[in-house]
Amino acid sequence: MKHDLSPAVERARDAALGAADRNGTGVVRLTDWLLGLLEEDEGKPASLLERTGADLADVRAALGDRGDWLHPPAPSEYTIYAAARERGLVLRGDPALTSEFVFLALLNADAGFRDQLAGVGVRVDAIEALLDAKLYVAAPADDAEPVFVVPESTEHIDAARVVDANLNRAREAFRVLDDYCRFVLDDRVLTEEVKAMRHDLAAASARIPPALLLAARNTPGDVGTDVTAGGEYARESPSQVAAVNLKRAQEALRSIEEYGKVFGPELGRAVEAVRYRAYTLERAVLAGATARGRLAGAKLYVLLTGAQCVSSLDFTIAEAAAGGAQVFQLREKTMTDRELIDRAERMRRWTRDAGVLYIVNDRPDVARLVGADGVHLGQDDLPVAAARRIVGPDALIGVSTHTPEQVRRAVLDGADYIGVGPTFPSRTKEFDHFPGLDFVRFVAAETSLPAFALGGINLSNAGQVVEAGLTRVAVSSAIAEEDEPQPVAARFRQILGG
Ligand SMILES: Cc1ncc(COP(=O)(O)OP(=O)(O)O)c(N)n1
Ligand SMILES: Cc1nc(C(=O)O)sc1CCOP(=O)(O)O
Ligand SMILES: [Mg+2]
Repeated sequence: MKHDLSPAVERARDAALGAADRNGTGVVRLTDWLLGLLEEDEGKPASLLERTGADLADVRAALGDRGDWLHPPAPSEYTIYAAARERGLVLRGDPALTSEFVFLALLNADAGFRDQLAGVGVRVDAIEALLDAKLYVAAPADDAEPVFVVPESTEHIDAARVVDANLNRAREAFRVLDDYCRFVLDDRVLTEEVKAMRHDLAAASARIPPALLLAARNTPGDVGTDVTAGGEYARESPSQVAAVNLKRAQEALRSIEEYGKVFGPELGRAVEAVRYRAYTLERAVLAGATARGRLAGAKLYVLLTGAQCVSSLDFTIAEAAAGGAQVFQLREKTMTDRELIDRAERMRRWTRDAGVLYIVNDRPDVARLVGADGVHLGQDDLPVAAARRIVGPDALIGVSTHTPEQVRRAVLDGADYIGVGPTFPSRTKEFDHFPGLDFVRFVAAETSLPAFALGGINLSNAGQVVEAGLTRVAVSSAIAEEDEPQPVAARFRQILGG
């Protein structure tokens, strides 16, 4: 039967028959065929090997010299061509007898021989994936447009290799961050965010056919995988591990974003969104760590409005601090700016003398002008990022929260602590809605950020807050309206666990 062979296949067959003649056995071996197909550096089989990461010289040497290898006889020409046509039809819809499909048929002809070839870097699955035209038309993911249609392009293989390597880096970094948020911080909001980012990255990268990523993978051949930077094995603390991996994730995402553009604009855009979230996560994780440190022992936080205090403000601060209050907020809602800055400056001195933290309510500008330790923001006040630009990186920023979504937002916005309330009806401020102790329970389970329950908390009900899971409270009337704030503050501290 006459086969319609391409010229390259004809040359390879003649070379194989010639080799069989020369070795005197007359038996054509798989090795003879393969060497015939790999004769030309520019040929398609040679190019397939190189593009899937094999070293052409190594493969040729192994086929020619390896005395310890089995060199099984090749199947009959009829069998080889039938297998090649079948592969061509399945992968390309074309039964033409071309060199790449004959090459594939020979690589698959004997399982033991195939294993030997794997030992010198020949990856038959990857070669098959490269020849599979279907893989180059990515299935539209959800709402995304089809990504790219390209039969064989070295550029896409190169870009896929970079994307694949960086997807692995990003996935590994996210895994480390997941462990940090879950086990070190014990923070569900952050853990969920890391999980969501991993998921969104996977969805974005699904725009590149997985088989193409696999085909492009060449770990042993990747330059630099065995190079270790000096500091690679030195980590001082879990938070440093997290910091390093946040950077690693951001760098990997940036690389995926840039090289992903080779496959169309969609992938780049989707990965860019994940990268921005990685910056937000970094701020939340790292700022949270600093805040947790500064507020570690802070249990009792006192909100003070001059007009509400039965004694003078300076007396109330000194007494409450002596009783164990550790954070004081200036909360004046009706003063002119002149009056406010004057009071804020004096309160800076009193709180410094008492050795306690000092927060200004509502006004980052005033907090900065008087050198306060931080500012407290409500849901209608400036957003965290804007306030941060005013108060600087070291100031504490607190955020009022009344719903689970506000807690999640505050954590991811980089708040340093949250107010959680209102818990009970308050003499200081009127509310029509009380998230109450259920919300306290939710916050206690959900975030590791310092969280102060507030709203109508007094010595009689503070124990319920502790039972619900929070051991920090913020109070106003319970201290401001007392003639003797010191013993009250001390009793609060006892209830809150010292
Ligand atoms: C610690 C703390 N938590 C919550 C608040 C309330 O802030 P906000 O909702 O902005 O209301 P005002 O206090 O500004 O009336 C707070 N001040 N402190
Ligand atoms: C100002 C304020 N904000 C709250 C909130 O839940 O956001 S509760 C509250 C009043 C806190 O004062 P007292 O301890 O006297 O109830
Ligand atoms: Mg406010």
